[in-house]
Amino acid sequence: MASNIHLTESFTNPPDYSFPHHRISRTMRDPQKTPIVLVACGSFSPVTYLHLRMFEMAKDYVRQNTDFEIIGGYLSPVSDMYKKPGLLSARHRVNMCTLAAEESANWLMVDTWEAFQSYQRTAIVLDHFDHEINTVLGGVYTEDGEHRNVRVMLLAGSDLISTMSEPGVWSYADLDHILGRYGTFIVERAGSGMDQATDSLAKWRHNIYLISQLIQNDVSSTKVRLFLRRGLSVRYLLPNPVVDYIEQNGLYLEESPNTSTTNSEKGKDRDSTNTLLKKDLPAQQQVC
Ligand SMILES: Nc1ncnc2c1ncn2[C@@H]1O[C@H](COP(=O)(O)OP(=O)(O)OP(=O)(O)O)[C@@H](O)[C@H]1O
Ligand SMILES: O=C(O)c1ccc[n+]([C@@H]2O[C@H](COP(=O)([O-])O)[C@@H](O)[C@H]2O)c1
Repeated sequence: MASNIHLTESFTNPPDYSFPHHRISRTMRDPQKTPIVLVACGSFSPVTYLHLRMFEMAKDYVRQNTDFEIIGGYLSPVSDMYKKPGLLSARHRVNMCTLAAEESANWLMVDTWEAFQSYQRTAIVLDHFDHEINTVLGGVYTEDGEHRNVRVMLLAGSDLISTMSEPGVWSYADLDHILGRYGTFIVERAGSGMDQATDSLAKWRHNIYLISQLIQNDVSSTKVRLFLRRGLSVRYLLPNPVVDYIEQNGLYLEESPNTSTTNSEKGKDRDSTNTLLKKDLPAQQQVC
């Protein structure tokens, strides 16, 4: 790790917050390995099978190609203050992520720390995880009782990493902190090339792990929202409990009031136009 220093040492928690750690393995299986925790930051509006699949792909990659041992994984939904188009309230996004994590692998958890407060930069979010897992919880242990610090690592799609090369989206200091101190697993995403995503991040290459999609699948939350607005089924694109939750609460039936854009979603969210639906659905299904 580049440095042990956090960007901040004072972490403000939302009201009634407690850090979830019930699914962390506190005892390592292999003492020779480095324990890591995977953190996926994003909107999750709504969470899809592709978000969950990222964790499974990372698990396979880690087992086959690295000396890491995954001791837990987190979905960290972004704050409502992110104000991205299509961003449903944090309460609903957290509930859907919780349903998805519960029915999926037994090592996934949802952290509400960033969701239920003001917008927090990703570098600060990773510091928060490092603080909770290593300072508050005290890290993990080998079977022989030896203590190990856990390395926090960002799990992201190649579209998110591409934004790291776009001027004005991320600060250099934050990139150095995220990629230099922590590191990242990048899952290939259709339409967002891996080389393009990482070319300008070469300085941190040793901490960037690229995971190819062997089965192409380009489900996105944007497409799911468009389907829902047009009364089309999204079953089998999302976990069933999440589909049921969306139906029971009548979510995504109308266009989101969050229409202001942030730098980070440049060219990505096409929710306010019909471009995506026209391009991606057969003509007979275009109900607009
Ligand atoms: N199909 C996918 N393949 C690879 N990574 C993905 C995929 N869908 C989402 N991700 C990654 O998951 C993380 C969270 O994504 P996010 O919540 O923004 O979903 P999204 O589908 O991109 O949302 P939206 O369509 O609203 O922009 C990001 O790192 C994103 O790159
Ligand atoms: O920390 C930053 O400077 C920063 C810049 C751009 C994006 N992010 C994070 O990246 C995630 C982007 O999610 P999304 O839905 O816009 O793909 C979200 O968690 C943001 O907080 C973070």
